[in-house]
Amino acid sequence: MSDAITTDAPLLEAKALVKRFGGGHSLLGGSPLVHAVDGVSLAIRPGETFAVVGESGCGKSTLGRLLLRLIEPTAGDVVYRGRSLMALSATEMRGLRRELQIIFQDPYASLNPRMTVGDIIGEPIWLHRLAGRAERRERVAELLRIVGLLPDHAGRYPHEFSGGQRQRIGIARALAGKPVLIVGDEPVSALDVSIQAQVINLLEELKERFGLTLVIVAHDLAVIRHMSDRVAVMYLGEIVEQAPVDALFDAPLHPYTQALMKAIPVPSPAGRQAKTLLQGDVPSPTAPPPGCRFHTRCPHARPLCSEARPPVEEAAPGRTVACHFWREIQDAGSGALVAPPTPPNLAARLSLYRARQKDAAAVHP
Ligand SMILES: Nc1ncnc2c1ncn2[C@@H]1O[C@H](COP(=O)(O)OP(=O)(O)OP(=O)(O)O)[C@@H](O)[C@H]1O
Repeated sequence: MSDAITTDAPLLEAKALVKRFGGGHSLLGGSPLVHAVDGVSLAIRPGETFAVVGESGCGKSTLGRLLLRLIEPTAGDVVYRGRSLMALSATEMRGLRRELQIIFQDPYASLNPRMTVGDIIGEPIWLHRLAGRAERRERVAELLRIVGLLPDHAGRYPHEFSGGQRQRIGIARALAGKPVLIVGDEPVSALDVSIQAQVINLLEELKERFGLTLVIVAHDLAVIRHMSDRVAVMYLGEIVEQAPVDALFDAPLHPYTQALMKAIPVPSPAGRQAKTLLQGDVPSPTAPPPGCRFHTRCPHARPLCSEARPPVEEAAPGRTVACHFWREIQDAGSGALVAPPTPPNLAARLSLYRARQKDAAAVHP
């Protein structure tokens, strides 16, 4: 569906992106300045699934929106196929919109309840003048089939569908403009676990079928591990580590990534889920700690950590880490203390639900 991309040059790059919210003043007082994203740089390659992971409030969704220029950055740039999105006029940006799509966490909130499913899916086709009325109807029917729904559903309204089906409608809408890149902002976290597997399956199939590039914003490490090729770990608006998915899960380098991995529930011999939680709360993004933002919760923190922001270092080809003492931590063997994560057996669930996927078309009346 998307144009074939054969080059290894990045498809989309974030360059020192910064986004701050608030900080304004009024007669009733001011709103505190929120440091949502602070100096994020990354490069997404064509055809890959790139994941952004971190705890709630770390800036993942804001970063996802910045990457598509759905919101304007305070500073920094986003480069798509070698062109700065920030330098584009509103008209040029509108032309690019169909290539850069987003799927939201809450499919119910993101679908207009007063529009039929056919109009919701057909709107991008109409907006981008991709087809006339009759052809648009055919295209909507085809998209409904592609996402596992029925052409007849075009005349129904979002409330007539289950959560998983509504997410399929959101995906069909994202596909309607023949996108190149789709950002999935927690695309399955609002769904039941069984339905999550179906939607993940669908996204993976569509990615292969249409040569899409995916950016998945999520907090669920099992989903991340299953779906992604490379992962960026965010903490309080900054990326602390970037790595290919297997390398990250086999040997996390940053103390925060190590702590996140430890927080994955692992089956214990007693059959209960053992879980090590990160100590303390995430500091407020209105007053991020100086130096390394993780130092207030880091078991390895030393005086330098509260004084100087750690540089982003290349730990291995394609692997970066931002921690003053990451080498010492590995040498001291504390990396080895991190139990290899055993994510819930998503793969088994996926194959089970793959077999049942045909049933997904049996839509609730
Ligand atoms: N429009 C906004 N105005 C003010 N603050 C905002 C706005 N959008 C996000 N924020 C704040 O920016 C910070 C990062 O939010 P963001 O939603 O990007 O985090 P997140 O990692 O996606 O979290 P979650 O998974 O809970 O959505 C939070 O403190 C949030 O309250």
